[in-house]
Amino acid sequence: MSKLVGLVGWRGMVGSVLMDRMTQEKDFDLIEPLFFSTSNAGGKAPTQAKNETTLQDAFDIEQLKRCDIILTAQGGDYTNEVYPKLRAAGWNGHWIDAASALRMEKNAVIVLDPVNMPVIKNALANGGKDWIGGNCTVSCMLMGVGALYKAGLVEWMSTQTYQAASGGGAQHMRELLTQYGTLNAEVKALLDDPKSAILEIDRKVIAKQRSLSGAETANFGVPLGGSLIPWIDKDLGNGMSKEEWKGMAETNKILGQGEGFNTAAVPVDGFCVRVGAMRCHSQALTFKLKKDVPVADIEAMIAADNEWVKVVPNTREATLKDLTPVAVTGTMTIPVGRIRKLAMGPEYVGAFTIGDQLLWGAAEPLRRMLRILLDA
Ligand SMILES: NC(=O)C1=CN([C@@H]2O[C@H](COP(=O)(O)OP(=O)(O)OC[C@H]3O[C@@H](n4cnc5c(N)ncnc54)[C@H](OP(=O)(O)O)[C@@H]3O)[C@@H](O)[C@H]2O)C=CC1
Ligand SMILES: N[C@@H](CC(=O)OP(=O)(O)O)C(=O)O
Repeated sequence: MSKLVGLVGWRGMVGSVLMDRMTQEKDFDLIEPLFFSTSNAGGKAPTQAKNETTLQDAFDIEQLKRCDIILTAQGGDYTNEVYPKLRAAGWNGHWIDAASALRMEKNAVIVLDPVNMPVIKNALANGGKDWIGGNCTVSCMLMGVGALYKAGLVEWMSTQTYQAASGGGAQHMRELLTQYGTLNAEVKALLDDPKSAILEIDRKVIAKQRSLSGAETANFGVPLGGSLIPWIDKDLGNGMSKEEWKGMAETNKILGQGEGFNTAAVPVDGFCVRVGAMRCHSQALTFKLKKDVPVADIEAMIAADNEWVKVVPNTREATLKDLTPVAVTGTMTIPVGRIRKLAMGPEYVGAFTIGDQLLWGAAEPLRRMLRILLDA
């Protein structure tokens, strides 16, 4: 008999990408889905529903308890409210979650199976039940350069990120586009006149950016269109943003090393920056390797690691064609390019990688974890 899989958060942005991927991969053929809602219990479930076509109340513990597996992309507040009650009520099913709330819990595994299948298998064998998607930036990075970690080659890594508006949610994407529109409208007449002075355009743009209304910057707090914001997530009070903290904590937890594991953590640090891209997170990486490895060998290792990673030759032409958010958006491909030795010495290697943060950064690892559980 098919497993009863509860789906929560399926109509949100991450949830919609997840539903699309599950439909494409025919996951619904393998399960009996039970759709939940926090706002429309009793409403009509989406077309993927089979026998149970009415939306259930996502806060109803008795309904949730019926599920063998619950897959949620509803967010951390929902997880914090419902998960403890559900476990306290004796539910022993599998919980798959896009939110960060449970990620660093001792019994939770951060799932990214092309990178950490052994960690997942080991947890499954030991009765693991909590499977949490990783931070989008970390997951996309490891899909690209996980090979170097698996080979034990990384002494440390520094990452400088260029994170898309989508990481903040749907409203942030709208806000970015609204700002671009406002700025364009402000100088449209001057732009249409090829003889107009660029410094006049620039003056008007910065004046407009500085005078945007509170409503036009409600989500990011300051203008992002035509600017950037070098702080993502909470202020940890030690000079670090929470997004930057996740880089080291989650990379090592995904790989099964560091605290609670037998192998030492690899230092990962750098700056996380919000830029005006829509839904792809990009990262410039600096590695200190434990030894001098030829670039060709590094490229070969990365290329052979999984079926989605693609090494982009380190040329201007290939970079412009394949190594931009515009090229990557909506695809499962994780390009890694700009791979070269750095001036600091032969063990220092640079690379640049991009991933669609709603696919490999959010929905896909969860979808694949569901398949792993169905196959187990
Ligand atoms: N955005 C991102 O990049 C990432 C997000 N995540 C995690 O996933 C969680 C969900 O994120 P995200 O998908 O961006 O959140 P959304 O705000 O898009 O969706 C969350 C929920 O909001 C409710 N909702 C209210 N109004 C609408 C509407 N007009 N359209 C769609 N849904 C609506 C829905 O619940 P209901 O149907 O019950 O009313 C929906 O499930 C995050 O909180 C985070 O924990 C993880 C990785 C990346
Ligand atoms: N913080 C990420 C998005 C996200 O949801 O991250 P997390 O899953 O770690 O909370 C960003 O803003 O780009």
